Amino acid sequence: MASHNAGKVAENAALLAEYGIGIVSAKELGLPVPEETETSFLGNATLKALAAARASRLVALADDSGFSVAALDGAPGVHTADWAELPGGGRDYAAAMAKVRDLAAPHADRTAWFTCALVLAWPDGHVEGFEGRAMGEWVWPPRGPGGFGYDPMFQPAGQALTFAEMDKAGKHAISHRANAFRMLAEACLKG
Ligand SMILES: O=P(O)(O)OP(=O)(O)OP(=O)(O)OC[C@H]1O[C@@H](n2cnc3c(O)ncnc32)[C@H](O)[C@@H]1O
Ligand SMILES: [Mg+2]
Repeated sequence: MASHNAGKVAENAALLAEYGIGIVSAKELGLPVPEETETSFLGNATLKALAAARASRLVALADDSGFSVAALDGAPGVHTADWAELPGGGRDYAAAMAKVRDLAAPHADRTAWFTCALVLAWPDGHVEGFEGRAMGEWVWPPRGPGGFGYDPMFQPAGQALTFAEMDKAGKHAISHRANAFRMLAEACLKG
């Protein structure tokens, strides 16, 4: 699993476990964190998956994801992690969510969504990529102790709870990650 984000690794591990597939994370293997230089989720996921597959000689799954606000033209988007980055290293998601709220609050449109690009890469350079979304609204104040990242400020369409208020199964039933994973499973894991 070509990711250094514990929340993502746990969610993808749970999705893969349904197919009897175990994972070892890039962090556990001591792989470097590649620079995410592409302008799309699929581009960055491809770069991360290929780097891990080539370094580990194993099939690697990368997950590039992010939060988008319609009134901010899709920002923070591929820069979602950067908005949480602290100057001295580490991340502050409470501050990142407050920044999104401050910029978005003047706009009446509360539409927001998560995107997840999943890319499988083989050591020989073959790649397969899939993208999923979860549509909804941003809410303030943030609510819920679960999930990770920006989950407390996202309420999926038609739901009363934020992602952070749902249990794991509730988020998996409708998440951007599970939607992308369903396509990946259909194409690469079944049969
Ligand atoms: O690149 P890797 O090592 O996988 O880990 P990362 O945390 O840097 O991941 P990204 O570059 O893809 O940035 C994604 C950002 O979006 C956030 N994010 C992704 N999926 C999310 C989810 O399901 N719920 C809440 N926040 C999420 C995540 O916390 C990051 O801040
Ligand atoms: Mg990253």
